[in-house]
Amino acid sequence: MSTALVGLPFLKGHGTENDFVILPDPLGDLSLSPAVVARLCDRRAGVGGDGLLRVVRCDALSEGRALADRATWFMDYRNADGSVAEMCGNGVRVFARYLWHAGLTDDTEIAVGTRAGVRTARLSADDGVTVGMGRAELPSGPGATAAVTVGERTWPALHVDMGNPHAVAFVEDLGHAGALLDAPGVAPAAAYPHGTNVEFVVDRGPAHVALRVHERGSGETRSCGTGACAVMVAAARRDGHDPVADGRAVTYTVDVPGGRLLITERADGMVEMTGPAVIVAEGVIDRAWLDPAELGR
Ligand SMILES: N[C@@H](CCC[C@H](N)C(=O)O)C(=O)O
Repeated sequence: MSTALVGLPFLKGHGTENDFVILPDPLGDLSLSPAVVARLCDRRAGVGGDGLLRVVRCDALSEGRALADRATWFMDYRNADGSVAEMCGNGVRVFARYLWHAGLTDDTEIAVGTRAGVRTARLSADDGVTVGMGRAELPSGPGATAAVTVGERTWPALHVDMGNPHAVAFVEDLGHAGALLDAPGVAPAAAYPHGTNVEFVVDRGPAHVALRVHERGSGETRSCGTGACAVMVAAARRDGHDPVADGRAVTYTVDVPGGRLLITERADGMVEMTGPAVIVAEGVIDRAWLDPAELGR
């Protein structure tokens, strides 16, 4: 039976419980409005997810074309509210796992195009995936630090860019961030003209931290891969490590509510993240609920 008759194929996957709706769209036929993405990510009335990964060929998308000589596939990432983001670290691991699962590659080292550039994922025999996340940028000057507020409490935060923006605040107790139902206040707003993800961090031991995160466009989630990398770099600098200056890599364990990530900043400044990526289910979206014609198909 043709796809047009039965509806829209999708999969569901997660990485440390950061979960995604995966929409295969190799030729870039789908036109995804923010409202449709939000419907798909809705946990009660839709499939449910912290975000959506559209799987599209780099050469089929204007945003991907410049990367097509280095990557075949582009991760078109959307937050649960339908907004577009530059990068998603857990998403890249799940995306690479999907390409393998679907037989779209037989290579265990997979280049993935993203809005933040090409990221390379290495699959291991278990569900682990290691991703080269690029270099962390720590802006200097007025945008370097911010203040993050939840309720009555305010903490200083470090601005770390991992292709997408992060405000990293070290706190005494992760519970102090409260229920995190709303986005934390971040000041000055000019430090983050496009909004930001906010991480709250505590120490667990030497080179071992734990975080909670409020994601731009998705709310509190069980994990954020780019956020964990931003936290690792902020913690390393706080602890006096600068791998490029020291000529020595440093590795941290970063616990998230949904599991554990291992993050290394290498002597060349590149950040590598290792964690699980799991394909959970696959199915077809009923055309009575969402007609592929609503997506231009
Ligand atoms: N969960 C992601 C980050 C997704 C994008 C983020 N919400 C943003 O708007 O920048 C990750 O694992 O990195």
